[in-house]
Parts: sequence; structure tokens; C-alpha cells
Amino acid sequence: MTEHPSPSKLGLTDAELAVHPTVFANDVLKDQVIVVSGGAGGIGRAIAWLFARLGAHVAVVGRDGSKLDALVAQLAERHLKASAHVADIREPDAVNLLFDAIWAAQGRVDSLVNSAGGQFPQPAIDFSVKGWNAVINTNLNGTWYMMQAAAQHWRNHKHPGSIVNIVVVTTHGLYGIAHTIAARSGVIGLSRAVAVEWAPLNIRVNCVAPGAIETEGWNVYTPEARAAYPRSNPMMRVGSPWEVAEATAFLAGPSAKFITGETLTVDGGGQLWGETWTTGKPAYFGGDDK
Ligand SMILES: CCCCC/C=C/C(=O)SCCNC(=O)CCNC(=O)[C@H](O)C(C)(C)COP(=O)(O)OP(=O)(O)OC[C@H]1O[C@@H](n2cnc3c(N)ncnc32)[C@H](O)[C@@H]1OP(=O)(O)O
Ligand SMILES: NC(=O)C1=CN([C@@H]2O[C@H](COP(=O)(O)OP(=O)(O)OC[C@H]3O[C@@H](n4cnc5c(N)ncnc54)[C@H](OP(=O)(O)O)[C@@H]3O)[C@@H](O)[C@H]2O)C=CC1
Repeated sequence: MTEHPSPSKLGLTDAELAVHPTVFANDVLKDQVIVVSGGAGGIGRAIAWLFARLGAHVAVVGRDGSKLDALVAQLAERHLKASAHVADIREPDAVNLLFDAIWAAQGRVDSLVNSAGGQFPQPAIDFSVKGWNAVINTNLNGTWYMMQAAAQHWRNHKHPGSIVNIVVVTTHGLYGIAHTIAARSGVIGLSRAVAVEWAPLNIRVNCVAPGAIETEGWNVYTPEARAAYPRSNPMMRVGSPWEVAEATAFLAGPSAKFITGETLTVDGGGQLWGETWTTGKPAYFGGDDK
């Protein structure tokens, strides 16, 4: 994967996340257990900090154990509860073992947040089969394996649950990552379908669709593409991972107990006005790219 040097830090640090003001009351998630995939990434990390500060035990999941361990240590320093779990969400057997392990250690799981995911910018006409499959496998298949394993464990334990899938805005204005639009459209459709099928099990399923949210994940985009992101919505700024975390807490927790099958867009209005060209805006549309 091509990574571009970042001129300054991207996103929020642990020190900032530890004290960021929140609209939620302390202890609103007291004693709950929340699984956060991609928990050491930019958005997942903000979710982990917010949910832990609200009283939950946060089980953070990813492939890089050292990043997860460092985050858990930071949380523990502030007397917040968390555990690190290495798993590749594209491996269904590993995903099942992950949920077995968390249930065995914590005795419950209340919510799953799927924040693991990503893509690379490329005109769709040039996608290789391997690149297409990497993005579909991560964002659609991996998310599904996590959703299904969570739901099967809830059914087996006769325990209610909620799922929040972090997707992208699929309806308007996001170009150069068509593979992820395809995968995330699949996740949104899947979430609406199982929101109905799993309602008898007392499982809610919702999505959050962020717009341009500054995180280290942006290193996959060129500095020129990133420079245009603040102009991708009528608020003329990028979003913060904390803004996504608070939307996620709203949907995951008791505040949304009558909401299922919904997608909450957190993009500063970008789905109504604005455009994001992750590969540079072509001259045809009035941009600089040939
Ligand atoms: C407002 C703006 C933003 C737009 C909205 C969304 C933003 C975000 O989501 S930002 C944060 C998300 N984080 C990331 O996207 C992280 C970076 N991306 C990735 O890690 C990958 O894209 C991945 C998720 C697909 C990783 O999967 P993995 O299996 O590890 O993939 P590989 O790196 O091994 O690559 C496999 C295959 O994919 C093709 N490929 C990968 N990178 C590129 C590239 N830059 N250009 C073209 N093709 C690429 C390629 O075929 C790779 O195979 P090889 O050629 O054999 O390496
Ligand atoms: N930032 C933005 O502007 C936007 C982001 N999004 C989406 O929000 C989600 C989070 O984004 P963000 O935090 O910015 O991205 P990051 O790249 O910072 O974090 C993504 C995390 O996903 C984990 N991950 C990736 N693949 C796998 C895998 N196969 N198994 C387990 N974990 C995996 C990575 O951890 P590890 O390397 O340890 O596996 C990483 O920490 C992603 O789905 C992203 O596409 C959507 C719209 C906009």
C-alpha cells in the first residue's frame, strides 16, 4: 500500500481523548461490555475512550497487538477497563474464537462496534482483482463475520445486544473508492435486513456513516487530496473522531432503544452538498487532474 508522509499529526491523541468533553452522563454504560473492532485506529480509539469513560469494559480488536496493548495500557492508567484481542476480521474461525474468549472472560457482551475497515484510492477502472477482493473481504465479509458471531453468541446466551457498523457515505459525493462504496452499501443493506430478522432476539443493528474525519487512516491519501477534504461539506471543515464516537454511543446504548436498521450520517451535510475526490478532481469536473 502507498503511504504518504503526514506533515502534522492526524486525529486525536490518547491524552486528548482522555479529557475530551462529552455530552453523555458518566456511567451511562456502567458494567456493559463493548467489542470495538479497529479499536486502536483513529475512530475506533475515540469510541474505545468514550465508551470506557462511560463505564464500559472495552474489548479492542485488531491485527496489530502492540497498538492494542499500548491503548489498553493508556486506558488502565486512567483506571478505565479494557482488554486487547488480536484477530483478523476476515477469518471467520478466529472471529468465533474471539467472541468465545470475550464471553468467557467477561461473562457478557452488550454491544459490537465494527470500526475495522479501510480502502485505497484508485480509479475503479484500474482496480486489480486482488485489490477489489481485499476491500470487499475486509469491509463486507469481515464485518459480516463479526455481526454473525456476535448475534449467535447473543442467541446462545439469551442476551440482548446492539451492533453499530461504521460505514461510509454511499449516496453522494465520494469518488475514487468505488470498491468501498460497494462493500459499505452491502453492509447497510445487510444491517437493514437483519435488523428485522434479529428483532425477535432483542438485537438492534444500525450504521454510522462518517464524512471526512481526520485520522491516521488518511495517510493512504495524498496531501493534495487531503487538503480538499475540509471543502467537502457545507460546514467547510473536517470532522473529529469524537463526533463519530458520540453518534456511535447514541446508537449503541439505551438512548437508541427504539432505533434499528438506521444509518446516521455524520458528515457536516456533505451528503447534501459537497464532493470528495480521493484520487484528485478530474479536469472534466473543473478540477486540476488530467
Ligand atoms: C473524506 C475522505 C475519506 C474517504 C472516506 C473514507 C476514509 C477512510 O476510510 S480513512 C481510514 C481507513 N483506513 C484505511 O483505509 C487504511 C488503509 N487501507 C488499507 O489498509 C487497505 O486499503 C486495506 C483495508 C484493503 C488493507 O487490506 P490488505 O489485505 O492488508 O491489503 P494490502 O495492503 O495487502 O493490499 C492488497 C491488494 O490491494 C491492492 N492495493 C492496496 N493498496 C493499493 C494502492 N494504494 N493502490 C492500488 N492498489 C492497491 C493491491 O492489489 C494489493 O495487492 P499487492 O499489489 O500484491 O500489494
Ligand atoms: N477517517 C475517515 O475519514 C473515515 C473513515 N471511515 C471508516 O471508519 C472506519 C475507521 O476508520 P479510521 O479509524 O479512520 O481508520 P484507521 O485506519 O485509523 O483504523 C482502521 C482500523 O481497522 C483495523 N483493521 C483493518 N483491517 C482489519 C482486519 N482485517 N482485521 C482487524 N482489524 C482490521 C486496523 O487495525 P490493525 O492494523 O491493527 O489491524 C485499524 O486500526 C473504517 O471502516 C473507515 O473506512 C468512513 C468514513 C470516513
